[in-house]
Amino acid sequence: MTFLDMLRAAEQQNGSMLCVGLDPEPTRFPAQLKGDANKIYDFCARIVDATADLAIAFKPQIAYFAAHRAEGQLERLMEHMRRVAPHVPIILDAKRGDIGSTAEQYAKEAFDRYGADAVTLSPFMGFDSVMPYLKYEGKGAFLLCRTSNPGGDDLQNQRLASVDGQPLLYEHVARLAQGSWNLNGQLGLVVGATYPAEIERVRALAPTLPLLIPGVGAQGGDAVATVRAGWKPGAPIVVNSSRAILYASSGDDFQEAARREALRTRDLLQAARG
Ligand SMILES: O=C(O)c1cc(=O)[nH]c(=O)n1[C@@H]1O[C@H](COP(=O)(O)O)[C@@H](O)[C@H]1O
Repeated sequence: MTFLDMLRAAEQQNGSMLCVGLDPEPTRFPAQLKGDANKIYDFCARIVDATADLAIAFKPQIAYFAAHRAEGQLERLMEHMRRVAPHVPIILDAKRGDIGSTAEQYAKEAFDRYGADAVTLSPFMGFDSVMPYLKYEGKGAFLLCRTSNPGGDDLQNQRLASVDGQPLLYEHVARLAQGSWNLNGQLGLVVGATYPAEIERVRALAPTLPLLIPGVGAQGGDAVATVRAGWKPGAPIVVNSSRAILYASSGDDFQEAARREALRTRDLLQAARG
């Protein structure tokens, strides 16, 4: 089963376009776990258990594990997700981007070591930095295109005078990902929920690609506008929320609160399909 098949199946089974982002920050854990980096696995596993029937995908952000020397806990978490939610694909958010020989190691890390179904990548170093990931049959790769942060403007909104039609840089990335770079149908694009007009533009340029759309919840992106701009039948959108779900409560009821917030967001997204 390819990553895209998994996404479509999870979308159906869980009736969801919500991606639960796993960005564990021990200082924000509830009292019983607070400040303890050895509890990253326990915290995340409980979030996974609470949302396994609500998510189209899980997205662990690798920096939140590596910063605490918790890669071993990430490996255990990957196994846990496979066990309790085998139908939910896992996107390893690593935002890698390097020359081919180094990219081969990053690809091995994402797909062999962690067993992820997809990875996030920066396209800044060009096609040869993306190629090594595409050698893993059936795995997915989301290229950063129009990111959710204000500084995304600095480069992504620059016009490329040397390219036909003088597109903006993010538009060029969308065209490449929909076209010549997408050798085996493995590519998707990252577009921020904070920029619905750009989601619409990317969807027009890349009508069949899955879009990973972070920025609802803590970053204030509009969930309804996001769906209206990006969703169309057959081309999945994966709308990520991390902190708003993880830290919905700082009390002992954090699991129930995370589930409530995930359910609320999932239903809001589904309803916006009209
Ligand atoms: O690639 C990403 O996931 C990503 C791209 C982007 O443009 N903006 C963005 O916020 N992200 C990630 O999505 C998550 C957003 O987290 P919250 O703002 O807490 O929902 C973080 O893990 C970010 O690293």
